[in-house]
Amino acid sequence: MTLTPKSRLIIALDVTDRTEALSIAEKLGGAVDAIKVNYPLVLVCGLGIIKDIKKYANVIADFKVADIPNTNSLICRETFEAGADAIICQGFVGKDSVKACVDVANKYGREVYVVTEMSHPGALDFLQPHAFELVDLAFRAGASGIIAPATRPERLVDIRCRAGDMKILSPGVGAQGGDARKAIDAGADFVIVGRSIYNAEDPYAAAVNFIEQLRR
Ligand SMILES: O=C1C[C@H](C(=O)O)N([C@@H]2O[C@H](COP(=O)(O)O)[C@@H](O)[C@H]2O)C(=O)N1
Repeated sequence: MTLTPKSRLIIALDVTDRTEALSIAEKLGGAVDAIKVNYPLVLVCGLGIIKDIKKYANVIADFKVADIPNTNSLICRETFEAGADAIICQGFVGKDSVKACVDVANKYGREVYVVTEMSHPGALDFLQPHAFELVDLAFRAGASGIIAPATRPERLVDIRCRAGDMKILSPGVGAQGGDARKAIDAGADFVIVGRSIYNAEDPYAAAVNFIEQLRR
């Protein structure tokens, strides 16, 4: 599976109720490029939620995998066996650990996205100073793409220059202050949006509004 930009919208489904999650996935799955699940939902529902959401959309497992190579391989194997189309890992643990994720992904025909600079203020402490090295590491490891901040579009421009044609998934839109259109104009291929959609009065209308903003 290769994540291809159509709507350019990825929903971060960080709700902690199975019924709510599946209701949103059923309503929005067909309109978005992927649904990203993270620990809040998976810790409540178990890995089986991935297969349930797969009925409606591509699924990205945002587990920010950050262990030694062997453990990373085991995590990726179980995640892809559970049906995930892609997994997110941290880059700061080094190339061997990222390569372990990519090697398993290649066996399953799935994708790996590597976190470079995160979207929250704390990213300036350790990640931002090393972001370009992390982009290079992701490329050399054969990752499909990277995670880079919609909260700092000026950084997205620089990271895009460094990333070449690797895909960029950009979180931080809405609740964290980032702007969806500005992130795409700065070089992201997709934006990741959670609270501004799943906490909206009408999540479907909120998602459609973002998709309108993202139309080229
Ligand atoms: O730098 C990063 C990495 C990480 C990711 O996407 O990998 N995320 C995730 O993206 C979503 C944003 O949610 P909301 O803020 O729209 O509700 C959440 O699931 C975060 O864990 C970031 O927010 N920033």
